[in-house]
Amino acid sequence: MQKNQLVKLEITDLSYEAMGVAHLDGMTIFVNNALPGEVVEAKILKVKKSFAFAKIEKLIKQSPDRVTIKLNQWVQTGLASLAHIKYDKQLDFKRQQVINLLEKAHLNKKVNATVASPEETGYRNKAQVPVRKVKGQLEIGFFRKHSHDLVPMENFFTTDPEIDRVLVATRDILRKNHIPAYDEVKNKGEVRYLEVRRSKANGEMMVILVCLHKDFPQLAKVADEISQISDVVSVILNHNPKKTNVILGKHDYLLSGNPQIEDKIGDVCFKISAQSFFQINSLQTPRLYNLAIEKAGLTSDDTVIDAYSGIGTIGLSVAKHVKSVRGVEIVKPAVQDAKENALLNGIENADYVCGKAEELMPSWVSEGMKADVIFVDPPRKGLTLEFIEASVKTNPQKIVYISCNPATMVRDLTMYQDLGYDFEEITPVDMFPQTPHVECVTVLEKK
Ligand SMILES: C[S@@+](CC[C@H](N)C(=O)[O-])C[C@H]1O[C@@H](n2cnc3c(N)ncnc32)[C@H](O)[C@@H]1O
Repeated sequence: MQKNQLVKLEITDLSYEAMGVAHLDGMTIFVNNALPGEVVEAKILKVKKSFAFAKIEKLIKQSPDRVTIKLNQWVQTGLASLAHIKYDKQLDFKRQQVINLLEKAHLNKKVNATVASPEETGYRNKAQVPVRKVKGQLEIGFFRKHSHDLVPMENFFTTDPEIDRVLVATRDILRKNHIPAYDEVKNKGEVRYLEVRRSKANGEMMVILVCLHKDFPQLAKVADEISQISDVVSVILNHNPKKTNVILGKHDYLLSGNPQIEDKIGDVCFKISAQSFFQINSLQTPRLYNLAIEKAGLTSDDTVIDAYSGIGTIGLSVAKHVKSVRGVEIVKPAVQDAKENALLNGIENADYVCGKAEELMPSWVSEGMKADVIFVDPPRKGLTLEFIEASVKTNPQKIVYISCNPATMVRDLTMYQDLGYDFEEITPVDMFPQTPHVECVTVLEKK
């Protein structure tokens, strides 16, 4: 098999990154944008030892699950790499990802149907888009898959259309004031990324300019013009001076308006700062938490630990169902937000502490704390062995695991099984329609 060779392929499966999978001459071939059941003429792009990548040249037989999309860029860039598949099939795909992972780990457990999102498009309450110069002009868009080539875009499809409006208006203000886009090769220019957050509850928006320098000529004028875009209540500069792929720098500077916006999950209000983690699908999040609360069978006598608590979203949603909640979170401003959010909602039975969950939980036990339930909601890399051991020593009856990465979740569940906890079922919840990302909830119980 060689680069640029044309081959006829029958697509038999979909990879976890949503690429069509075919087999030819003992090789596995990943075909961008192809669906199971399709027959394609494909051009080989890259050949490795046992696998290759290809792109469709001609669709010979089309899958009945394919839908026509307005912009090919949504799939090409990875912004929405499932957008060409019917929504109910996307839900099946996500459930199948979890089944495949359990099978690989030799675990015979039930996987429920994926809970559909109330909004299939325009659901994101936050956009973070790169700013680059393309054909002599400052553009916003998304990087082509596995590259840093910016594909200019104005319609981000999965993002709230109101956010798209503000992104485009901000881009036009930057263009009008001749602000240079960031050049990552030379590590020069000014604006690297635009981030916009929108409260679903009251429509308020925060604009964050991620910049190479913390000041530049025209900054005050630009901030003033952005603050006049309708519904923008907060303009912030995030300073990221490093040559890095990490989007945000450490320091934020308020240029205009408020340092936070306020949103709601169910009936609980949250103040959100520029760098705070906040679930991006505002309407689906309360469903995720209610499901977790229901599956955990919480009672009014329960003492709950909200490990990885962020700005308190899970703990404060759970507080009214239980005796008390103690949250632990490593990021100090997030802990401050969580405390403020408890006050904002008049919640008196939840307190928040800054530190590493795996270090603080054992010290609470030695002080006499008896936790009935631990909620964990870790980042994509999942839990550490240290955390798993500390949570088992805390000796809760139940551990509710909310995960945004089923691969690390299944790995962690097997470790819990070795330490005396087991689970019956996993429920995938679609927090990220049109993308291959899968969120899951499961409850581990002491055997
Ligand atoms: C996926 S977020 C979940 C936040 C929150 N539960 C929510 O839904 O909004 C994971 C959080 O874990 C925090 N974190 C990461 N490692 C931690 C650790 N060892 N101990 C405590 N918190 C940690 C991160 O800062 C982040 O806020």
